Amino acid sequence: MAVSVASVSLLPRQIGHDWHQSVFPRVSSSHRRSARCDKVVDSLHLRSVITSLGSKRKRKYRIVTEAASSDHQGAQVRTAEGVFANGQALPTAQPNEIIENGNKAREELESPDGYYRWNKPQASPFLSITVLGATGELARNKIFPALFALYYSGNLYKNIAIFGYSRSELTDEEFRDMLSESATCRVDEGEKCGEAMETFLQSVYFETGGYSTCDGMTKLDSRLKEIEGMGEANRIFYLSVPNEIVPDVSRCLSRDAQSKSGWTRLIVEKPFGSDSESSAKLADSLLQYLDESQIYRIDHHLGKELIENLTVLRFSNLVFEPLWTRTYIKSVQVMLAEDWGMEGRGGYFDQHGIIRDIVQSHLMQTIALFAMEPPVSLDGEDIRNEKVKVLRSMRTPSLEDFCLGQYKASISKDGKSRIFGYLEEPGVYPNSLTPTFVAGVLYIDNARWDGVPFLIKAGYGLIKHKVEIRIQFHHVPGNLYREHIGLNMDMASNELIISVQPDEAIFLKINNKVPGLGTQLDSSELNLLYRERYDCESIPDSYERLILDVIKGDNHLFIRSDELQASWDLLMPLLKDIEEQKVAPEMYTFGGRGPVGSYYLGAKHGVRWADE
Ligand SMILES: NC(=O)C1=CN([C@@H]2O[C@H](COP(=O)(O)OP(=O)(O)OC[C@H]3O[C@@H](n4cnc5c(N)ncnc54)[C@H](OP(=O)(O)O)[C@@H]3O)[C@@H](O)[C@H]2O)C=CC1
Ligand SMILES: O=C1O[C@H](COP(=O)(O)O)[C@@H](O)[C@H](O)[C@H]1O
Repeated sequence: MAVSVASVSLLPRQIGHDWHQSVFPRVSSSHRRSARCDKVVDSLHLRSVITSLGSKRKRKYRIVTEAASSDHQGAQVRTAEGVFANGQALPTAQPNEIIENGNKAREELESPDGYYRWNKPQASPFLSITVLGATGELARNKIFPALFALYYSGNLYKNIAIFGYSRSELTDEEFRDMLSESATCRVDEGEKCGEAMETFLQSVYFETGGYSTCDGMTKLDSRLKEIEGMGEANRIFYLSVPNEIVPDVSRCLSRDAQSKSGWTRLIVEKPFGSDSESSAKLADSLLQYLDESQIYRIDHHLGKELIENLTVLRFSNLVFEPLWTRTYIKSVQVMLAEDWGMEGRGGYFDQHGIIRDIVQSHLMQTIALFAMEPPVSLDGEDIRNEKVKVLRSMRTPSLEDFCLGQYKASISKDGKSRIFGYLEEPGVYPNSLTPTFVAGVLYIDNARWDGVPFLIKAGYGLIKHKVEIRIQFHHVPGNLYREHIGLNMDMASNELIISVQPDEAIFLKINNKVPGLGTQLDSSELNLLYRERYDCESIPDSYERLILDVIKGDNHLFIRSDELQASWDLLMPLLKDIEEQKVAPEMYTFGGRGPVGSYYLGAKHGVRWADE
């Protein structure tokens, strides 16, 4: 039941914890539970509820009919058009209308017949996404904007609820206001986007609760049930909280907040432990309560457009897959360079260092995807079966094949200001040996890659932000044109460059004849620069892609526990050597190209760094 009225005066008996102002007292949870069972539904009467929507930004009221037990009768709702008593519908009533500033705004679609939602199974399933640690930087800047972008592009279910959960005391409204500040329109800044934001925020709620006891999860569960109705209800929980509280949270979640009428999936953020032991402990604590198929360990790097495209490029182009072996490939470089420093993350970073922060997951996963054998299918398990084989085939890296660096202070380009060195960053131990840069060589000891160096480079405070995979091919054997190439045959070998960031692109470096009468060769590029070829606004943020994959149940870009273990096991001897031997990192200037040692390392393995 709903009414179309110019103004509403309401005699509320109670304001529920969900901020529904109920004319009749709230339905108790036992009523709710019984309302899910067809047999007792008939004994429930109606209650009228006015939900205030997005009240700070625009006043809207939704008047819907809900159920109440027969002992809650007698209150009245007065409207300009009459009085409702005991939940009796007026003849003018329309189902689930929204009344906005006195005018009918739009029809609500969920209950077209005007029935109370819990009385009927829903035609389409419900999806709730709860972000734990909702007040954190990651949630505000990445996760919620990605959820809004998915909503905007029509990729979320029709029936959704987005929940924020954390220890902070916030009302739904305060939380909506907080999100409206950070969720922006990626594609379309226009009015349509503003409207979409308003409707999105109507599906956003907040629940305050702790992480170490399960009370919060029980409360969350009952709020979710209230909103979900009685049909199929699927739940995603995004754990955007510090690592150490993940075991407690997953225990409570799995016990008290898993869906009883659909699937439940958990997204877990990195870091996944800080060594083999802590990672295995974390994995065990998750697997004690949940099935591996429910766990989505997210590495946002894998959600980047060009990383996802790696497998497409290789497996759907005849020209590449046959070349993807030691016979043709001389070396592979995988690089992730940041041009910024700690920016407030010094305390966290100093405990981890660049190998744990970037190499263990981002770079190892990229190499695994790049180097795997063709999987049986695109199914997540088939892909992960192949990735783990690569990780397990890698040779234990030795310290001599690695160069560590730490950025020192420098002067800004305009000469006017001084840029802090790593040791001056807040939260960093004064004599810290933690590396902010690493370059190293890895080998995959299998038939396809035997002897091919995989050079990795990762660092902060470098000259530019760059994420790239560069494949250098061997020289052309017996090249007829060698006399036209000059002395450096390396400069003339083919390269395939996959530029992941900042400019998405694929380049193939080839030798070409300079037009004219002579035979002069030129090293040119066939290029697929995304911003020229595609509408770059259509490139989604990696969190968007990955959250959508979770909704679809596609786990091929998420890390399975055996991959994680293999990757930690591989790196542990190196980390142990670095820490036990107290290896001093080579200092490099902030804003430069990193330590000189990395160039010697490249030369030692016959590889020319791309940025030379
Ligand atoms: N920020 C980033 O770019 C990235 C972050 N990550 C990972 O994602 C997770 C979230 O990141 P971020 O948002 O930056 O993290 P925060 O440190 O900001 O923590 C997120 C929220 O968790 C709650 N929280 C913080 N510390 C504790 C604690 N000791 N005990 C209980 N609750 C706590 C806080 O909410 P409240 O106090 O309201 O409960 C906080 O808002 C982390 O695991 C991080 O390592 C991974 C990749 C990138
Ligand atoms: O997980 C992390 O990744 C980022 C790199 O991500 P990008 O999207 O900026 O390429 C890195 O800067 C951050 O320190 C690290 O924790």
